Amino acid sequence: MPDAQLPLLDLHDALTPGSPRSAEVARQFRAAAQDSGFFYVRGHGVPQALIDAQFALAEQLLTLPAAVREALSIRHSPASRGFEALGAQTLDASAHPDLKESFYCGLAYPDDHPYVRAGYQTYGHNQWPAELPEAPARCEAYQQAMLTLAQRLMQLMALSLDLPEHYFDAANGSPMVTLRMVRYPPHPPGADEHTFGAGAHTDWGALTLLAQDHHGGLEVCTPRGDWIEATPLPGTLVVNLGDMVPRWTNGRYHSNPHRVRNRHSGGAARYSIPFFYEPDYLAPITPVPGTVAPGETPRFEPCTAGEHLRQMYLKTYAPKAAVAAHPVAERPTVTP
Ligand SMILES: O=C(O)CCC(=O)C(=O)O
Ligand SMILES: [Fe+2]
Repeated sequence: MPDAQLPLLDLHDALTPGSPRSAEVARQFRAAAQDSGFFYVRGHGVPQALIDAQFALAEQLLTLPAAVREALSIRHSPASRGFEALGAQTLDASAHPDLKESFYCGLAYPDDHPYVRAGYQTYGHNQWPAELPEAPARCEAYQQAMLTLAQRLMQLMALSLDLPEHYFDAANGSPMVTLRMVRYPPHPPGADEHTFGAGAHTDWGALTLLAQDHHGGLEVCTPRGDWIEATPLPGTLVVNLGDMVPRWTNGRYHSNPHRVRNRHSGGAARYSIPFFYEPDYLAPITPVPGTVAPGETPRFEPCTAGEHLRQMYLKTYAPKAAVAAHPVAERPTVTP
């Protein structure tokens, strides 16, 4: 295995409540969360065949004819689902537009689900290309498998904070979930230092579970300010904490910037599949017990998960930070 600089958590014997290695894994979770907020997981329970099939689908989707992708652009979707073109997003406002293309989808909540009826962000409809009839069921299966893992990681996070294992379960009623499939063309030779596949950004939600192909290119900023490569390790996923987690832990756990440059692929495209997990729209995000010392003022206002997202969206309207700084599915569903 190549050298890895980020911690590696083996979830073997820690995948179910009460399982024997849970406390040990929770300790490793805490150490990683208090540092860069990034770590690998292996023994994660998501079958490799499911991940491989999802990469095959990602390639099929993102190499459909341009006219098909344009017809299903996220610009035509109130829920920002569908295709996003090369250069359409600039994750780092001080850099060039991102050299990546994406396809976005989410969980298939029924039309009569109260959140769909209420028009809450992230609970809208998917857009699917007729050319790939298997895509909806495949993506739903992949998301359900990742959701199971995300829920377990939330339980391990609870243990890591010395909370009951099921502390965050209540926040998981109708979770906000976004699946993104990304294709990065090779990094242009001679590109300047402001050129990225994905510019530096933090994720906004709770947990991101990232499957990446074998090319590498994801870089993570440590609390010391240096950038380290999240080298692909076979059989692992990369997990990172989003901005909701510092809010939940009064800053004890970190969500750190990361970026992508497809520089090591020998001219091939790089594919990655981030799965963004966020709790129920109405879940309260308040500092968990033990994270605010007596007499200390909490660093963040209490809010719901939906409000947290709205505040993040508003940032994109702020004059300087018209940053479009986050995954598009986390941007306002109404484009300014
Ligand atoms: O492609 C990757 O490795 C990371 C993608 C990412 O950071 C994102 O979509 O938020
Ligand atoms: Fe990200």
